[in-house]
Amino acid sequence: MIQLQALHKSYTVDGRQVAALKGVDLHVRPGEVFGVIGASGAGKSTLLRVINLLERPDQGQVKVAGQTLSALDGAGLRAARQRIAMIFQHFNLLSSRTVAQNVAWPMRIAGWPPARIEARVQALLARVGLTEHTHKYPAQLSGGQKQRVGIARALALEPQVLLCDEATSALDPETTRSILDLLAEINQELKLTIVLITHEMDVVRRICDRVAVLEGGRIVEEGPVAQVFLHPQSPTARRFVMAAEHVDEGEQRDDHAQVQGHLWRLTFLGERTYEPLLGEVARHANLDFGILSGRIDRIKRVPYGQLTIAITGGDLPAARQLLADRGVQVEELRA
Ligand SMILES: Nc1ncnc2c1ncn2[C@@H]1O[C@H](COP(=O)(O)OP(=O)(O)OP(=O)(O)O)[C@@H](O)[C@H]1O
Repeated sequence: MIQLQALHKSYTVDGRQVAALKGVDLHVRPGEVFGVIGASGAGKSTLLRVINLLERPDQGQVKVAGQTLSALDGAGLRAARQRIAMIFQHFNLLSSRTVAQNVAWPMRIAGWPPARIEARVQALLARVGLTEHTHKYPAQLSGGQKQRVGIARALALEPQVLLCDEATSALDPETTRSILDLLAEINQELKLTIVLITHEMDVVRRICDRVAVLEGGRIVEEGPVAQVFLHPQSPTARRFVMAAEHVDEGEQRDDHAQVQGHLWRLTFLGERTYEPLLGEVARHANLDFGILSGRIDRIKRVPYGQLTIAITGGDLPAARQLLADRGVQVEELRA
């Protein structure tokens, strides 16, 4: 659905060139939710805005739904942009227009007849749960409600791609969850391809299928969310995961230094997460273990668990074999 090839983009600041993207390649598949995570200044907004050519790349190619946008100008680009909608961190609503008028806006610009606009506005507001707020102004809405207006407006022209620019960063955790759930439902119902940028791994974990980690204008890691979240390879990805898990790497190292034995990290994925396996392993391999840290949660809809355990005594190869037979991944943190 989206193919970015060898993208470079620099800005001129005080006569100096600042490189924001330094050769980015990215493929987003139809119907997937793709996350781009990175720290402030990594180039996320630039990357997102290059997809609909709000920023024109200095070099490289942007293809959306088979069409090379970077080769278009004027009317061609305007037509192509109708298939790529966007929602924003600060919602970007027209404050002097009602909820209904905000949602109607892209359809008015596109020249739709009023009756068709009205029917579509009603359907969209019902879909995002805002029917009773139809005639309010943005200032009378909560942040979550404003973002729902932004989503309804973005869906107006039936786009193929939705770009989300830190769409939940201004919202509290509960509202964030409800907006992410709404985006996930829309992705499923409409088979809409979603690209979202964020600096929070929890956002990625909740709704993305795949993720790219951006640092200094380059993609340093990319893959399915389960892979990047459970086994981050780059220091940057590891930092984001640790921040999401509220783990301090230094404190964790100190804690581990206090305990005896072998340190293993076990990763469970899918329904196996809930199986009472550890007692069985302890009996089977005649070992003792203590749990040092752990978490059971979900990546999108799939349950996962990750436990760090300290093992003393017993038959380690037998324990490893039984865990492997049950589909549990074992990483040895300390032999
Ligand atoms: N319009 C602009 N003019 C000049 N420099 C810019 C402009 N937009 C971005 N930059 C610079 O490009 C680099 C990447 O910025 P970008 O906004 O894409 O990063 P980001 O990852 O989205 O950051 P944040 O999370 O803080 O929004 C930064 O060094 C930034 O200062």
